[in-house]
Amino acid sequence: MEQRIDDYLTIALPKGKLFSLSTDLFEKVGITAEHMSEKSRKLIISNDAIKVRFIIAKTSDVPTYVEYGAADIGIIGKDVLLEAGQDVYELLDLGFGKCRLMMAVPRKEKRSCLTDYAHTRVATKYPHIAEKFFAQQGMQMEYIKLNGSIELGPIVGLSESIVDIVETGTTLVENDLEEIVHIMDVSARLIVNRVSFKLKFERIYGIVNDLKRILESGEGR
Ligand SMILES: Nc1ncnc2c1ncn2[C@@H]1O[C@H](COP(=O)(O)OP(=O)(O)OP(=O)(O)O)[C@@H](O)[C@H]1O
Ligand SMILES: O=P(O)(O)OC[C@H]1O[C@H](OP(=O)(O)OP(=O)(O)O)[C@H](O)[C@@H]1O
Repeated sequence: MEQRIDDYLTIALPKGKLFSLSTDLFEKVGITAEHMSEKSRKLIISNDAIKVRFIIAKTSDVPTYVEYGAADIGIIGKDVLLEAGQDVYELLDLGFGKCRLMMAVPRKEKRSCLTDYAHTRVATKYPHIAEKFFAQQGMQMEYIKLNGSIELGPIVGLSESIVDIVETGTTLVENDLEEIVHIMDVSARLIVNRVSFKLKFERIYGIVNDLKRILESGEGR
């Protein structure tokens, strides 16, 4: 199926933690639409005056909409972007949605070194990132894909460890887990469809520059 090209700019936004941070940032560069609310069940919202269309997607689907050109640009966490491995350009680190991807283990059963976990089970939402990371450490592991409440894995005996996002650390503490390896820092990124970047270059480049200006001035935080 061919990519639909029109004179609107279609922007894919993730529901959840990054939604209002994303709409706030776009608002600062004059890209808005009426009735933008995460609670709304309207999944596509247009502003005909500035020829912009927002699509409100499930977080993990944002890179898919952008890769296939159903959206020209999108906002997504670096964690989801790397895990998806989709073919899109990453244009800008937006500096919000900051957290880190960590390996954590039950505090009371902590082993003496990382390699003691070789060939054990890891519960994670990020099996691809984790596999690549541990392979670089020369470690083979068994990855069990979960979609949420990852910290349950070691508590109920599903796995020996987890690889998951840590922000404040509260979830780890409350579940008696301890970070043992820092895998990567995460923040929200602006991504762009490859064809759109060529065909709508001036418009996208203009928005990127406006966003950069806001971020550099500190107003975007
Ligand atoms: N404390 C945090 N927990 C999870 N993600 C965070 C946190 N802080 C920042 N983020 C970033 O926000 C992004 C979106 O997180 P959110 O929890 O909304 O989505 P999700 O859990 O993947 O969505 P869904 O619940 O639909 O599966 C993450 O991919 C990550 O980049
Ligand atoms: O370090 P903290 O500030 O405690 O945040 C980390 C927690 O937040 C995320 O879960 P989320 O809220 O997305 O719920 P989920 O378990 O459904 O993924 C992540 O998966 C951790 O569980």
